[in-house]
Amino acid sequence: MNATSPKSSLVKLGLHTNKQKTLKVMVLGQSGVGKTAMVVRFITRRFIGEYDPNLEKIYTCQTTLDKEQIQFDILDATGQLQELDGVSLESNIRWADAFILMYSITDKCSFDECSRLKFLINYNKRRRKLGSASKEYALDIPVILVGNKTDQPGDRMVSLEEGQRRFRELSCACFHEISVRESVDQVQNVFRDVFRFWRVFSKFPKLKRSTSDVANTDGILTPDLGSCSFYDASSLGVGRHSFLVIGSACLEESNGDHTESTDEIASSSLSSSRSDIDAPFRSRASTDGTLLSRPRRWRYPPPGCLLPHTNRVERRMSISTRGSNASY
Ligand SMILES: Nc1nc2c(ncn2[C@@H]2O[C@H](COP(=O)(O)OP(=O)(O)OP(=O)(O)O)[C@@H](O)[C@H]2O)c(=O)[nH]1
Repeated sequence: MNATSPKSSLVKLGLHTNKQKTLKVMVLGQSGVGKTAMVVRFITRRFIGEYDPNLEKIYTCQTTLDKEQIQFDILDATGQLQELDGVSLESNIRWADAFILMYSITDKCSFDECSRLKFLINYNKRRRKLGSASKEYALDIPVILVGNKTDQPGDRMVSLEEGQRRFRELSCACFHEISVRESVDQVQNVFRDVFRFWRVFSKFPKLKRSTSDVANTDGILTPDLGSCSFYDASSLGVGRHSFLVIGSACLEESNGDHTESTDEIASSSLSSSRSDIDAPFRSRASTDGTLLSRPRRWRYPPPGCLLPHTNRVERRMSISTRGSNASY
């Protein structure tokens, strides 16, 4: 690498590293929504119908996204344990760098369960907000909301609009509706977004928030991705391109040309008030879809340019984490 190259400058600034990164992703959701099917689909590209619901595993795979080598450590948290074992669930949450929160569009209970799980993520990952007088907490961890089983429209119990609304209420980074059964591309788009949001969140942790509230935010449909993917963006003009909106950065992919815009784009976040935080957190976790939230405006500088991600994924190992997660 040339000493004066842009890359070397980024290395000096700590924004670029030659080391392969490891991204620890936790997949959360009620039992039966398709978590294992999605992870296995991502790693092997195949849809495998039935799995042991009691197995909790970490899958590891290496791939290249946006020209970066990345290793995914994916914890497929079994939905049954989530119901039974709150302690290991919470220590698993503390282990992860990013989350996929999954429900089935054919199961309203699984949809409502996402609110409770998001609450637990917030509780276990919250950090005191920089510069605040200890009253406010920030969540700088990407959470991607995913509605699965769109191949069953006749059984749909959660509409696209409800999913979109919930993604805003829960202040998730983005929202996808997918069918693991029908489309490997949709699954890969989910993991690609996990990576992109994580990269931005971890590179610019101090730049994420200002205090002004969010105006009305409209999700942006990204038709080129093949799935319904919404990104929180209030001030972005969109055409029929593939858009990725991360905080205030908008990267446009069009015919292989990658351009960046730094237009301000509103997003929202969830932060609990002090009195909420003082209450026992389990009593604050609800499954009725309501969470106390205060919308915020986030800011990001633009991340690196986008390239179509590669499909090359490799399953290297699979180990059970049950019972040993306190050592993460
Ligand atoms: N129709 C349809 N079925 C799916 C889809 N994804 C998964 N399934 C089915 O849903 C069932 C549950 O899938 P799993 O991957 O085991 O669900 P899980 O969320 O991992 O469940 P737990 O391991 O119990 O937490 C299986 O019968 C899958 O074949 C999908 O996209 N469409």
